[in-house]
Amino acid sequence: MPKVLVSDPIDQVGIDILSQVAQVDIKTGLPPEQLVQIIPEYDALMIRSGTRVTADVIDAGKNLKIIGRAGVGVDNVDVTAATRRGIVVVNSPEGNTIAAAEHTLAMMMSLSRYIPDANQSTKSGKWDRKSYTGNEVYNKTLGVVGLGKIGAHVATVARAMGMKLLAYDPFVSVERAEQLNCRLVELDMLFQESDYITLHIPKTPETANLINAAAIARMKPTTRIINCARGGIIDEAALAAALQEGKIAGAALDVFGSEPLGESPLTALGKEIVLTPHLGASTEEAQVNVAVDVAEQIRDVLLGLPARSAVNIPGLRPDLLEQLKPYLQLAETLGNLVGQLAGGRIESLNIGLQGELATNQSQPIVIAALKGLLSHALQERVNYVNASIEAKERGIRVIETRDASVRDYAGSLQLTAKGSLGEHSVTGALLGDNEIRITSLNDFPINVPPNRHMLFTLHRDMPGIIGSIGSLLGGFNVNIASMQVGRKIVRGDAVMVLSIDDPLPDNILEEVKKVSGIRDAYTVTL
Ligand SMILES: NC(=O)c1ccc[n+]([C@@H]2O[C@H](COP(=O)([O-])OP(=O)(O)OC[C@H]3O[C@@H](n4cnc5c(N)ncnc54)[C@H](O)[C@@H]3O)[C@@H](O)[C@H]2O)c1
Ligand SMILES: O=C(O)[C@H](O)COP(=O)(O)O
Repeated sequence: MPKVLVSDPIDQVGIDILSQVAQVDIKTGLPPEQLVQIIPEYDALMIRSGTRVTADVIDAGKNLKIIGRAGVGVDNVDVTAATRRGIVVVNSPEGNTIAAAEHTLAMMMSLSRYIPDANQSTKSGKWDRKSYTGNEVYNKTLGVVGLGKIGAHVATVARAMGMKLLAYDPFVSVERAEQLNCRLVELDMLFQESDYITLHIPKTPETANLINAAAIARMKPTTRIINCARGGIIDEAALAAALQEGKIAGAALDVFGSEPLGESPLTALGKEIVLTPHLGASTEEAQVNVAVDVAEQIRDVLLGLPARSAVNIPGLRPDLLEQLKPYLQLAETLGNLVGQLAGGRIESLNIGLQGELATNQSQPIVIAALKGLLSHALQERVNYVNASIEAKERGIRVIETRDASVRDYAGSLQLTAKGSLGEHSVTGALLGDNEIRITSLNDFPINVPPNRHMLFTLHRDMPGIIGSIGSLLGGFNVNIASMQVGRKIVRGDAVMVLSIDDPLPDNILEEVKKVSGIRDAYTVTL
């Protein structure tokens, strides 16, 4: 039974799903060195933001197949290292959207009405009404930085509260912004005009310290900033100084450059700052959503099925994935076949997408073909996650061509590989029941299903050659399951495809090549 390590607090519903297919060990709060020590025994790791999955952890995780992040941000995972090792990284892109958006709105209101400090004061026995006169958000301008899933929900609710909306997001269309009643503006204008600024962007090299002393200097003294996105987007020292000097009116932060927060100039400030310990996703509802979402993906991957929200393989809608699955199998089989025909040291792979395949998203097909191409050399070390990197590192040139007019089958795929044994080409298609057929070899028409062991010959079309090969193999006790010949013209060049029950030893292959009329012969194991 596979083993899953759960190293952050995850809702029980997720543990129950994992337990259907795996032994689940829950060990939270592990020091990094202990995680490195125990990770080799696990097939999967399930985390939230508390566990740092460094390159050291990934290198030590010899059996790791999947890292599941029960939440959105994967900035605590070295995704590049995982990809290189062929480990799929999945998350739950939408499971905690509402929770994070509602926390943002709660932070905005808390800040405006000084609720945390007023609560503290009242609990201490005081009745201080004078110190906590706040502001209304009605008719104020909210600047939304990042109009993705959370930013959009914040904007929708803020609009219902009567706020005017500005947004900055270079990847969002004007139409989408208008749909959300937001005016798309440049960052500088958003800083200058907003009464409230809320951040909903990932932390990237471009967004690190986006809110720094220079940015704050452009804001109004009445501006309040809310960050429920990621620590490090705000320069915390500059923010603390600005609040102390009254350059802006307030800030509410749920996330920090370093977590747990520990010593910080922010904690010494008064009612103008509201701090929470990364609680954006901490609702019962969100925790059930993300636990189910990610546990199901870990379960599926451990069962050999694809994950629906992998961050390091091209995303595909589940319905599209279902539709493409037989073609992925076709691409992998043809890749494996043409890779062996072309020999080692593949220089290039030409992927010809024909018929309905020419109009589909091609990236998964390309990856499947590369996985097949490299599988003979790399065996189980190559998978959908690392096939592209492995091909790139081997200098394999990938060329994609499309021809929707080829209509012999609904969709067909032609792979042409150039390697140490020359250039070879195979075409394949799916029959009605999704059965794979190899429909041409080096442009010679054939119609054979793939078989575990196969022998291909290139020969001259002449009487007696089929009999010679048959008796030669019979003499060596090689059992032929099926045989087919393909030719373009009578007595010209031809190909022969034999499905055989056992692998053909090299010495017999050499005998095949010596048969009169045979130009070349190849064996493959699929
Ligand atoms: N506090 C929490 O507990 C909590 C919970 C969930 C998500 N988050 C964080 O909230 C953030 C937003 O999450 P989401 O689900 O809305 O993500 P999302 O991917 O749906 O939206 C992010 C948006 O940011 C935009 N963006 C990217 N780079 C930008 C840049 N340089 N300038 C402006 N816009 C940029 C993108 O175009 C996108 O629209 C993430 O950082 C996520 O990790 C925090
Ligand atoms: O990216 C996220 O999903 C949030 O930051 C939530 O993090 P958490 O799962 O550690 O609460």
